[in-house]
Amino acid sequence: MTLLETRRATEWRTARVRARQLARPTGCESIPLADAAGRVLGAEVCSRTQVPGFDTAAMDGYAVGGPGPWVVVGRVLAGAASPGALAPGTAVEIATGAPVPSGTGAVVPYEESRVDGDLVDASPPRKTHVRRAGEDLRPGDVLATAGSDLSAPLLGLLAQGGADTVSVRRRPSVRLVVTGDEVVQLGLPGPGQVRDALGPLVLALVERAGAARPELVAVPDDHDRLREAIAGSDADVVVVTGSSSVGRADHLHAVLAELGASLHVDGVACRPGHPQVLAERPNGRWVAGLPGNPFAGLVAALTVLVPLLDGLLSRAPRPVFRLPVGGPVSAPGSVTRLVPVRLGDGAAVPVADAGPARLRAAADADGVAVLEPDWTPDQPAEILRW
Ligand SMILES: Nc1nc2c(c(=O)[nH]1)N[C@H]1C(S)=C(S)[C@@H](COP(=O)(O)OP(=O)(O)OC[C@H]3O[C@@H](n4cnc5c(N)ncnc54)[C@H](O)[C@@H]3O)O[C@H]1N2
Ligand code: MOO
Repeated sequence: MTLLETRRATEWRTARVRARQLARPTGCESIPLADAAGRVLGAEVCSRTQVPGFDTAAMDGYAVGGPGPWVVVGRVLAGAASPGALAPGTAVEIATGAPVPSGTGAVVPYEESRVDGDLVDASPPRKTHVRRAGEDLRPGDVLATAGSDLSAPLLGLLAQGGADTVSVRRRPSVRLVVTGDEVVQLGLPGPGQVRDALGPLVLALVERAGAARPELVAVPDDHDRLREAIAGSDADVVVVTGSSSVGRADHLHAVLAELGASLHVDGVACRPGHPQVLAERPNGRWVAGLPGNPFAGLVAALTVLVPLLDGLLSRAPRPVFRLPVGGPVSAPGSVTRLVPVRLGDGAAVPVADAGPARLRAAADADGVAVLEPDWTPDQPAEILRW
């Protein structure tokens, strides 16, 4: 462990909790339900109606009144406003989703019906095949609580409950500042250069975490340019890649000090990704500093940046997911190790040859296994998926 780490490293789990807890949630906005996929609910949503809205057929066939056989007296299709009433010994042909006439004892599916002219008969029905008004939802039922992710099924449920718009958290705005004289944005790097891998990686990660599409600003290893890139942004979060360590060209700490930022996390006791920073500017906006080594940057983003965005979005805690780690991993040592893993059948299998500067293993993996200092191979490990 370097001098830098021993001086101020925060435990990995503490850093995540701190990032999430310190964030003050963004405001809420009302948007059409159709635009709300992937957003985070800002307020509880209750059903405005009962579902089903009326007693309805669950099968195509005959709605029958009293014991059979029944005389077929009509037909009711889905969308019919007033299905009428059935006298005992009568039936109507009915479609799934159509309202059943009052007096309906059951719906007999076509497959179970014997039809002879205008008479229909069947064995006594084992099920009514009628869905009763309000059996799924009642007006006022809580459909989702604030902080829920608007998943595909939840959006469908909210529509069933009559929602046209939903209150969601404003997407946090992010500026992504990619530092490095050697870092190029397009094409093949020349001598001494390297292609920017963190730009696309962080863009994907933060958008997936619910932020607005970040603005990417590339700056050289220059103190004033970095300062301007941070100070000149009013984004909720400025993410800086590179410049987080102690090299001559690493200006982030000096710039943050000049800007009067408070360092809530300055180095994390994890491998890779320890030289990471979470700072709060005097105006309440955030700076997340990620190491330039790409896999280390990814781990740091999972450590401070994603929890910070979760906090800004006031997202409900993500479910903790643990799996046994199948395969050779060495003991974690004194810091938390983040190991790329593929998720198999009930186990997480480490992907070989992960290094802080390499993305191959992470790209072949589904996420990382979190091996905390007290982890032993007989315990399941927490998994963070990309
Ligand atoms: N004396 C010490 N040196 C270093 C320490 C330390 O504790 N003491 N920590 C090492 C660790 S661990 C890491 S990680 C790096 C972090 O360095 P920085 O965040 O300051 O990043 P840079 O120095 O700018 O770059 C490191 C490395 O990554 C490449 N890089 C940078 N940006 C990108 C990008 N956008 N896409 C792809 N690759 C990128 C860069 O070319 C360097 O190779 O510090 C160690 N040193
Ligand atoms: O954070 Mo550095 O991880 O060891 O490359």
